[in-house]
Amino acid sequence: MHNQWRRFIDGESVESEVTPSIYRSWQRSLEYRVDHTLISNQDILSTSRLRERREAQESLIRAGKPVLPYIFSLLGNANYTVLLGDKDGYIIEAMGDAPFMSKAQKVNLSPGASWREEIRGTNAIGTSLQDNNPISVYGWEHFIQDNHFLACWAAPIQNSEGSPLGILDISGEASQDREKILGIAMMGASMIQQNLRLLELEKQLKFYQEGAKLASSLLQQGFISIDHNGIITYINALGAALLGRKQEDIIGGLAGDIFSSPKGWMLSEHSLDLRIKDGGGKGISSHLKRVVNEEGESLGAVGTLQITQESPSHTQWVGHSLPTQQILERASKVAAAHSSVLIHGESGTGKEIIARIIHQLSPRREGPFVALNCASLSPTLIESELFGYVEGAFTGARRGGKPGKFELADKGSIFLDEIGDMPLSVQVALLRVLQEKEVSRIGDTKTKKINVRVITATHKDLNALVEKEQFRLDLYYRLKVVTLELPPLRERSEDIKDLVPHFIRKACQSFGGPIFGIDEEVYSYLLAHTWPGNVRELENCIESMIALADSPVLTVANLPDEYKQNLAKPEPAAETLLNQQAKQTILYALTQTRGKISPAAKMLGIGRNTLYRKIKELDIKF
Ligand SMILES: Nc1ncnc2c1ncn2[C@@H]1O[C@H](COP(=O)(O)OP(=O)(O)OP(=O)(O)O)[C@@H](O)[C@H]1O
Repeated sequence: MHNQWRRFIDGESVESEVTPSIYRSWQRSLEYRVDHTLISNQDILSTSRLRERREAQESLIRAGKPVLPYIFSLLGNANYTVLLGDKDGYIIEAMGDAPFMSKAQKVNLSPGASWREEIRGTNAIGTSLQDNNPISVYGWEHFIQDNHFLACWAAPIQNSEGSPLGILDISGEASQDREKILGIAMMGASMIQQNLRLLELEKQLKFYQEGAKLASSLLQQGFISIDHNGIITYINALGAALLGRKQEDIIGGLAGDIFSSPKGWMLSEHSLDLRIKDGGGKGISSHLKRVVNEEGESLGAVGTLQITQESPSHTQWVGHSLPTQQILERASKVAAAHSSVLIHGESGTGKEIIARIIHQLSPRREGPFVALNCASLSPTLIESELFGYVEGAFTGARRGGKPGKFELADKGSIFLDEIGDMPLSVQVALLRVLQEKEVSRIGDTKTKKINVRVITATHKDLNALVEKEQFRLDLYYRLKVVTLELPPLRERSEDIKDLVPHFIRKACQSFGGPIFGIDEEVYSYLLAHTWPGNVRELENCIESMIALADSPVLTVANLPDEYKQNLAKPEPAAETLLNQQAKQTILYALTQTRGKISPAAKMLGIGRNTLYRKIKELDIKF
């Protein structure tokens, strides 16, 4: 049996009787001065050095470890050990039949030992790595005599250039299926190679994904990416804020739920502008570019989200609440008639906007809309503003005279704000104009016919003023032919959710900077406030937050102090038994999936977003 090996050791020529690769290896073993009578204890790593080597080969272990049991099962789970070695021939993983493994350990065929040819002479691991080829080494083909009880098969694990990265070895007792087992070793090595490539791709993908996230977080614009199935794979914080939703609620959702043309992002154009569905962020548009592979196949789309560049108009009434709907309905009815309108509401509730809307909706929309605030003006000034004057009417009168607001508003509407502050003397003159439908400038004897609709507004109780004789009853009746009551903002706080993004846009556009987003949490504070200054106060609050903010997303930290006091943070709910159980179940799923959300959600039979929400709600740390 040992003839050829014995004869080689004795110095005879046996070249023609031995496989060439084995013969070459025997010769190398002689050159390395390997002692064929001795099991070497050289190059065996201590536990800590083995740990270091394993850490350095983390990818190889991740790729190889799952393959070992599979290979072992193909061998019928008997009398074999399956070994994973690194490119230096060190065994870093082993699994197999326990009795055989303990026999193998006696010759150091176990983790920590290097099986390089230089130390152990001809053997499957060392020789396969040396030749960079699969090989089987049977019994006396091993250079060291004590290894002659072994039959080994090994195949190198190579990188894409074909250089060895490691080795897969099967060792056992001699088998009839010499070729078949070598085939299994080769298959194992190729499975590990594929796993390594997948890990590499995963790393690259992670790099691109994380890189894109990082890049998009540096953008002063919303950023969104959508895969070829129409699933939103990412949206940056600003993008989510523009849509008024949370990042985690959007990611994983359907693009069709956000864009107004559900399949628009799939069209063949290279880039396209899409509008966002109403309710998902009003006045926001998206500019998307298709991402294609080398074959021109669509992989998805990436793009930006931004505020549609149209300046907020003075007659845009923002809000969706029921009271708002009722106001607008009434305003449109009122608009059709010619009657005078009296708008009543606390300061800052939007009385002027409603007046403008009434004008816009009326048949006079082509005519002028002229406004005058009566509160801050002296009686003489109000009079000259309202009725105008001729040259020389009083000291300081302009040369050529000046037309009054009534004249200017001819064929249109005049809006008299704070009518409750109008001095009694002017009230008389106003009443005359309303009755006679003509004005004469101060200092003039001529009159001029005018056709003007009068819209007035006040935050005061005119009835009470009439009783106190500070307001003329006859004028009051003339003005309040139709009345419109604007409820304070606290009675329609639902509008806040619409007004805030509107004011953000308005302020950002007037500052000429990027459009800001807002953290959802801010709303809980805004909704808890009673807004004595109504919409104007809200507008000022947002404007000051933007002016002082140093990042483009407004957070609670940016809120002026007076708005922070209203909301006492809710006490954390006592942990119920039910919550504890839910927490444990979720934690279990997360440990099973090594913290991966999607598979954990699948395991629990719930959606990704629900799982995210639960993790947050139950404060699960993993
Ligand atoms: N529904 C609304 N949508 C958009 N902006 C609004 C709305 N309501 C009020 N505003 C804004 O709030 C501010 C105050 O509104 P407005 O001047 O119309 O209130 P007002 O009731 O006339 O106030 P005051 O009684 O103090 O004159 C304005 O800048 C206006 O643009």
